[in-house]
Amino acid sequence: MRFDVITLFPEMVKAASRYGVTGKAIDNGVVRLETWNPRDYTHDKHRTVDDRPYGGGPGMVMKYQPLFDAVSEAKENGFGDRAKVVYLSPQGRPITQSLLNESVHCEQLILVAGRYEGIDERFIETVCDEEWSLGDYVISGGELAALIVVDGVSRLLPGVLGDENSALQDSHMDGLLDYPHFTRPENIEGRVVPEVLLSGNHADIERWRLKQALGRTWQRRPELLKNKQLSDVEYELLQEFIVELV
Ligand SMILES: Nc1nonc1C(=O)N[C@H]1C[C@@H]1c1ccc(S(N)(=O)=O)cc1
Repeated sequence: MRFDVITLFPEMVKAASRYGVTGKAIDNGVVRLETWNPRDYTHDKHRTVDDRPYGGGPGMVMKYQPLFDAVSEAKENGFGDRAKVVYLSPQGRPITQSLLNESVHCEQLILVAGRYEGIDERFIETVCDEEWSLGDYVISGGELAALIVVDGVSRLLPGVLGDENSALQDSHMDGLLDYPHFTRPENIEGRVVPEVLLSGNHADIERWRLKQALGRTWQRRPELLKNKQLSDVEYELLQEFIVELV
C-alpha cells in the first residue's frame, strides 16, 4: 500500500514515520510513504502557497494551484486516478476504526494536510474524493491526522504486526473498548492480577476478557453499544458485569 502526504512540512512526516509500526512496514516494503511539498510547485520567487481570504477575515488560505500540481505529481508517480485523494480537516468524516478498516483496500491514499485557516474550497470540490477528520477540534496542521491514518492503516496490513490477530483484537476492532491488560509482577503494592488470567484456562480467560470489554464499553462509551447487536452470550456477560458492580 502506498501513502502520499501533501504537506508543507515533509521532514515532519518522514521523521515521524521512521519509528514503530509504520517504520517497520516501510522497511519491509509493505508500505510505501512519499511526501510532496506544494511549495515545490510554486512559480513565483517567494514560492507562495497561501493568500488572503476573499471576503476578509483572519488568517490565510492555501492556494489551489500548488496543491493541484502536488497531487497530480503524486498520482503520476503512483496509481493515477486509482488513487484516493483525502483532505484532512475538522469538516470531514470522523476517522474511526471502521474507516481505517475500509482504507486497507486502497492501493494509494493521497493525504492532503492543510495548514493556515484551510484550503481553497474549489480544490476540495474538484480534486478531493473525501474529507476526513481527527475530531471536532482544530490543530495547527493536518500532518498529525495524516500520520494517524498512515499508522492506523499500516498496522492492519498483513505481516506488519507479526500476529495479524493482534490488530483484530484491538480495541474498537469489534465495536467494543479493549479489556484490561496485565503483566509481571503479579502483585504491585497489593494490587494483584485477576486470578482467571493465571489459570491457564483459555476459555475462561476469553470469557473474562469479553465480559470486561462489554462492561467497560457500557460504562465509558455506552453509545458504541447502540450500534452493536449483542449475542445472547454477550448480553448475559454484560448483565453479569453489571451485577458484579453493585
Ligand atoms: N481536526 C482535524 N482533523 O484533520 N485535520 C484537522 C485540523 O484541525 N486541521 C487543521 C490545520 C487545518 C485546518 C483545516 C481546515 C480548517 S477549516 N477552515 O475547515 O475549519 C481549519 C484548520
